[in-house]
Amino acid sequence: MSTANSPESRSRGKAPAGERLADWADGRLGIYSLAKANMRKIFPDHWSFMLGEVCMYSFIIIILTGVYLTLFFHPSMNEVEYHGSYVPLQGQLMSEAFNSTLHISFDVRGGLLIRQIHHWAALIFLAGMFVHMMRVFFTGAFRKPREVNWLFGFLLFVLGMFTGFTGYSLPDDLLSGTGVRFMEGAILSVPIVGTYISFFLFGGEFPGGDFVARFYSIHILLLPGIMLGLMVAHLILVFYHKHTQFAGPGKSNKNVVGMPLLPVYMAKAGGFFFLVFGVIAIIAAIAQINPIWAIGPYRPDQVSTGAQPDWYMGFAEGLIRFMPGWEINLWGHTLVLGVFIPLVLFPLVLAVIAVYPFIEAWITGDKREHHILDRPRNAPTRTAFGVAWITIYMITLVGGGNDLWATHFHLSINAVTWFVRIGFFVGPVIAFVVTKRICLGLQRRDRDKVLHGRETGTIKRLPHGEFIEVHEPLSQEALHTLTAHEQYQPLEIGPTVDENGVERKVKATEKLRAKLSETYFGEESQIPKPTVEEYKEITSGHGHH
Ligand code: HEM
Ligand code: HEM
Repeated sequence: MSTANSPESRSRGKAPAGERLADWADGRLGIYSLAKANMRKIFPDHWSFMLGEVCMYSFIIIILTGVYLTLFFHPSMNEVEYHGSYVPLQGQLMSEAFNSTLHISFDVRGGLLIRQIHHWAALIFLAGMFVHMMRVFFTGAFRKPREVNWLFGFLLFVLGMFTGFTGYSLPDDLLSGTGVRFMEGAILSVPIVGTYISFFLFGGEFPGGDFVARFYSIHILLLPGIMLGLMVAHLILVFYHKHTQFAGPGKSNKNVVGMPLLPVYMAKAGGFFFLVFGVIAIIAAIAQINPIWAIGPYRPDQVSTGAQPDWYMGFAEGLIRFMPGWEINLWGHTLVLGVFIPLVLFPLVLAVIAVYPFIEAWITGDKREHHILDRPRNAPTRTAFGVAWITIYMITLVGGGNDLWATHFHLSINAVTWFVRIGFFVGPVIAFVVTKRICLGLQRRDRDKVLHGRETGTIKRLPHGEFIEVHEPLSQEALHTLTAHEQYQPLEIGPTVDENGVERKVKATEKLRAKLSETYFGEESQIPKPTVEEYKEITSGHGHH
């Protein structure tokens, strides 16, 4: 019997085209085992898990629109005379970069819309990352094994800020030129090497004729290239670690409860991409952004008075605006502390955020993996730190727009600046204390709910005349969810005298760790969750209501 007539090969010959194609690909790429292992991967569901997706989709939209812009944008500072269709600027001298951005806005079909989508998507991308980062922070999703993924994400956030900055500097308009001038000033304030760095970056004296071309390759190639690599690594790690989930019945650190990637999440994700694209496109179609023709081309002898950075850079500008203009003059050199201190603070604030997961792991000393998320209230000190940090961010953002606050609300700019100066120190402390108290209050409420049930609002009168409110016991699911969190005990400094009576020296780090641990998990920082005994005693007792 020839092989061509074997039943096996006959049925193969009849296989549908899709299956044959899949077989072909499997023979070369091994897709069956890959798909088998991954396509049914389970993802838990919670609305906040879509924030990472918003980042991903807006990034894709940025790349798509960015590629379109590169077709028409000329990254050159050569001076040209404007002869496009925007009449008020006819005959004006400007750089080719500015000229081509006007061309994109007025003469390229769909150009203005694409430009606006690119800019709006950038704003939403950074806002998305900010909120996604908050979600990860407040739920403790950065704990082992996700610390490295937190660092990848953090790098994406920082690189995103700089990609945005280089992007809005490209059109070479008066507003962005003022921003670049600001950056040059900051670089110049660095002692010893500042001037050299500035000359290196701008190819000589500011602004020179090179920076747009240089920013261009950084903006469209270098930074997005690194970001794309990081994003892929970030997503691979999300896949590899499996997604975290909130506590609930049947959920543990060892399983994932949810829906499979195919078909449920693929369909959801596909639809969600178009939703994000649609919303950004609508915003870009109706809300004007960066009308460079109204601001005009950059001229080093002019400064735009309405200079405002994009929102994610506002805090850096704020740091400089509210800092007193201190200077030290020594041996003919000037150290501009008014600019240099903010320049040092900027990376410091960011660095603390980057290493936070490692700090917390050191304080708890916990080496286990965590796949169940915390409710923010159950980690009051962490939540309070997070809110304090956002408060600093928001206050410096107000500082970055001190002129706008003054003009819009008819305030004195000095009053706004002083508010920011004081608020920078006092605001986070107040935010920390208030947040911690709110978290503890919520923990008390959870405890009450578990022990006494939910208040129904129904008032009953007992035979002896007493009025009581009827409490409804919680379901087993709710009881589980409210008591599933673990509570750490503060670390103590071990015995300082060994069995032979020899005193050992307690290291400063050990003391610090014990103190921080007390701040995180001491009596003042968490309400003990109800124990089974307490629950049984109350629910079986007489007169329970
Ligand atoms: C380009 C920017 C980013 C993209 C495209 C992105 C994408 C995602 C996606 C799709 C997920 C899974 C769904 C979710 O939990 O939302 C995720 C999870 C995660 N992201 Fe991001 N992210 C970005 C930036 C960041 C930033 C700025 C941080 C923090 C600094 C971060 C830290 C994390 C962590 C720790 C997880 C795992 C969370 C978990 O399993 O619960 N990501 N990211
Ligand atoms: C995270 C990534 C990115 C961010 C945050 C970002 C942000 C921006 C912003 C805010 C502008 C100013 C737009 C305006 O004129 O109002 C801009 C301009 C520009 N971007 Fe991007 N961009 C990113 C990636 C890319 C990529 C990947 C490309 C190309 C492949 C690109 C190409 C351009 C071009 C050509 C311009 C100048 C044209 C113009 O200003 O309209 N961008 N970008």
